[in-house]
Amino acid sequence: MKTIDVDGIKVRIQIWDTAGQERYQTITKQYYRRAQGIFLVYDITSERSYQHIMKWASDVDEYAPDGVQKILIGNKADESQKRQVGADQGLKLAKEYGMDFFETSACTNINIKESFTRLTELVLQAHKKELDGLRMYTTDELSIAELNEDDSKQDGSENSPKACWC
Ligand SMILES: Nc1nc2c(ncn2[C@@H]2O[C@H](COP(=O)(O)OP(=O)(O)OP(=O)(O)O)[C@@H](O)[C@H]2O)c(=O)[nH]1
Repeated sequence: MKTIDVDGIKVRIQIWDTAGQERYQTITKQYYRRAQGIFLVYDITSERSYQHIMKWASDVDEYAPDGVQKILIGNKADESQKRQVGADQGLKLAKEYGMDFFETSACTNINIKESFTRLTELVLQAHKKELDGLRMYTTDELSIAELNEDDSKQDGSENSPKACWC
């Protein structure tokens, strides 16, 4: 659990770091189901890890809920002397998937706060749309209920049952 500040709002987020190894995949996929935001992380010093992103992305498509927010991360930005994956490659892949992209370093804290804040923002935005939609729906329902009530009063008898089928 971690609390972060997004535009002055305190948001409590629960973070799961899933295992990358193949033998844990069955368990890992179970975490996707309840995720609202996902970082797809590769290591900029490993071309192989970059190539693996396609597999992660297709697993996420298959197992994560619709509307899950995703960000592509190229980690170990502090190890640029060992770099095998260019920032342009990361950006290109992120564009293909319609994701934001950050190069980060968990060791030197480069872009860690920024990427968590961005993912939280995206999740909040996605849910705001849902909530707004729900609010509109509820308002429509209420107006219909009010109209029905007014209809029933039109016969002038306040005490008569509101729905009478006989
Ligand atoms: N230089 C550098 N090393 C890092 C960074 N992030 C992680 N490491 C190192 O990379 C190694 C693997 O880190 P993990 O956090 O275990 O990586 P992981 O992807 O969670 O590994 P799995 O759970 O096996 O998938 C460790 O030795 C870390 O210290 C980083 O930003 N920079």
